[in-house]
Amino acid sequence: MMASSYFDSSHLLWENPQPQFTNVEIFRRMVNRKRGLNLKDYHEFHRYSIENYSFWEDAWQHLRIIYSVPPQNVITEGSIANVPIWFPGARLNYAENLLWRNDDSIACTAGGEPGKVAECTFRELRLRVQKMASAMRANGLQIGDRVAAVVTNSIEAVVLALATASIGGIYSSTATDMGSQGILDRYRQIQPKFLFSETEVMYAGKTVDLRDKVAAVIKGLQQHGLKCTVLLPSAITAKEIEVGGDPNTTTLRQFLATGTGSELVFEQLPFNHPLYILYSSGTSGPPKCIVHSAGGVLMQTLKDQRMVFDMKDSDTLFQFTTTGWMMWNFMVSALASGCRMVLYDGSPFHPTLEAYLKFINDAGVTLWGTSPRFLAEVKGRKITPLEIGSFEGLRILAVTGAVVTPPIFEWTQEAFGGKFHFVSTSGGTDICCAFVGGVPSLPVYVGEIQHKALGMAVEVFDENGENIEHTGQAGELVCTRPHPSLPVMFWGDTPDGKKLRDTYFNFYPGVWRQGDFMVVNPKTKGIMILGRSDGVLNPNGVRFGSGEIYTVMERYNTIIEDCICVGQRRANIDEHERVLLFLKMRPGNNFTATLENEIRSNIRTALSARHVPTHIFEVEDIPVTINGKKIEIAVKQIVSGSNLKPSGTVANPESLNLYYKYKNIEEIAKSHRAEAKSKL
Ligand SMILES: CC(=O)CC(=O)O
Repeated sequence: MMASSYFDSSHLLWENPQPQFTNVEIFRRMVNRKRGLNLKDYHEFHRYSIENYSFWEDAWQHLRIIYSVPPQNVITEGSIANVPIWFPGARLNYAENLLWRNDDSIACTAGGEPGKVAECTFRELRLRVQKMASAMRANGLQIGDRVAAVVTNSIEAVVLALATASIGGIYSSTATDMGSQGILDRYRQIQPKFLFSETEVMYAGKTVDLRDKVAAVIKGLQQHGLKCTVLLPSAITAKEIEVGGDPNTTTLRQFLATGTGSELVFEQLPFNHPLYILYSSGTSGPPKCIVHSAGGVLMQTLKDQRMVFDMKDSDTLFQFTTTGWMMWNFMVSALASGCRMVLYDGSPFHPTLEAYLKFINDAGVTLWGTSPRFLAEVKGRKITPLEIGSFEGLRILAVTGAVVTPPIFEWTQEAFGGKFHFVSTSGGTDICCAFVGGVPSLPVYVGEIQHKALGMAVEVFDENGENIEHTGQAGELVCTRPHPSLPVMFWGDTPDGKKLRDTYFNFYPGVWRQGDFMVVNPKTKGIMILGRSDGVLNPNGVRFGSGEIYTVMERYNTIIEDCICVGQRRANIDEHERVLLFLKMRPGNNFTATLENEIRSNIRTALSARHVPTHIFEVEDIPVTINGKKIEIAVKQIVSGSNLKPSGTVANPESLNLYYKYKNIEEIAKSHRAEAKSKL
């Protein structure tokens, strides 16, 4: 696709009336003073940040990292593919950086489907972490031991993560809706010493009994190093619930009673010491266990929160996430800014979407993180947020996790009152931060992520490894220089880190390939992420992202609930790839030949004749991950003739079965045409 087609007209959405007061501008001026530089704007600041490792020293100072031993240096020699050591010699603790605030302001508000359920001050949070850490130590947790959790997004989950981090353990969590197989696929690999699990939760108004699942997980981990399981009381009634079959299982109350009341000690550890294990989506293979360092997560999440979200200690952050998505780990760092967090567990649609929006408004949220899918749903249901609340305090509305289409930019800005900064970011589990995102001091243009994040040497490569960014053509998102939150390793990898290198550095030797398809506007430097690059559509040699089709489909979102667009190319059958578009209609709406023709015509006009899908079909369901991401790769493989065993990451695994019949596309298309004719 030619450059002009992506960015025909850059349409201004929002501009900061006082950019000079943003954290990012204050940081830029500090660097200018300290280094005797004259970096005039964000563009120059970004260039400095990727050309000089001293930027990270500046960030260390500006972010006020708490440490006991200062680093000798910023980074050891080494290429990006050899996972260099950041800040050698430094000693610090992640939890200490988050728990410095010890007063009676509210640190966490936990809400759920019944509304506000619990609150906890900074002082209380620290006390709870102290008690938990004391019990963990009493039960033998040591530096480097893994603590696994199957937990809701609750204050207890924050306590568990911080208590583990205070000791130097490695924390890993999954959401309670993950199946036992999915949990075991992850936790068997990392061999946790302790398992913490919910026993009963609420979702969509229903009580979910987790006892069988917990029993299966305990059984599956017994041969894999598990020493002790701690059962959390019911998240609904707070009653203790038993799960039989294992003598090493205890209740939270009993576990905490084993603590000695010892002081909260923050083990002083190297910057690269592991903090979290996160997982690749594992939709087409076993999930990879991505180990992130305490220092890397701390610096990168703080940098993004302060520079992108412009976070201050007076802010209230609400990030909609489960404990199984990296946005949960990202969110927790907000405590380091002295910020209040609103933790929500449950369905945003129960009892009603309106009640959920009212909860956000009433909680006084100033920084709200959600998904484009959620906003599309509010729009599709024709809900008017300003009739529910004024959203007056909202300063930032940030979205991530999927392609954000221009209509969503425009609708959101207007629907929530127009004053806030709409931030679209993209990064991933692999780095636990953003590659590209918002810049509060720069204007926002419709459909564009504003810029590359500070310190992130993001470029756009073609298939031959040439940088094609200046051409305005789409290509692979790559990162050419190290940054502090590169994974320190994959758990269980060979000692030379082969699996990690093969995953990120094989395609372009020595360069990180993220697997996203992106394009940069040469005029504004704004960015569009067009979808996953392994899902790139390539009919007749024209490469484009599914996100471009989704943008056109956005205009139908009051009648079409969701859609998925994939390429099909069957081995030994098809010479070229064809594009298939699957639609899930909203209840009460029919997929007719007229609608199909209209969609084709709109795609042709908005994009080009070559973008028009070869076939459009109605399906009953669209496969998504537990984190709500469309699973294009699995559908692409299925319609191209592969058999897939759905992993525990797929929220609706049975939906994948709906796509096998499209291997026989000729027959399906014939009957589809006959059906359409009969409806005319
Ligand atoms: C920051 C992100 O981009 C989150 C994600 O990968 O889902």
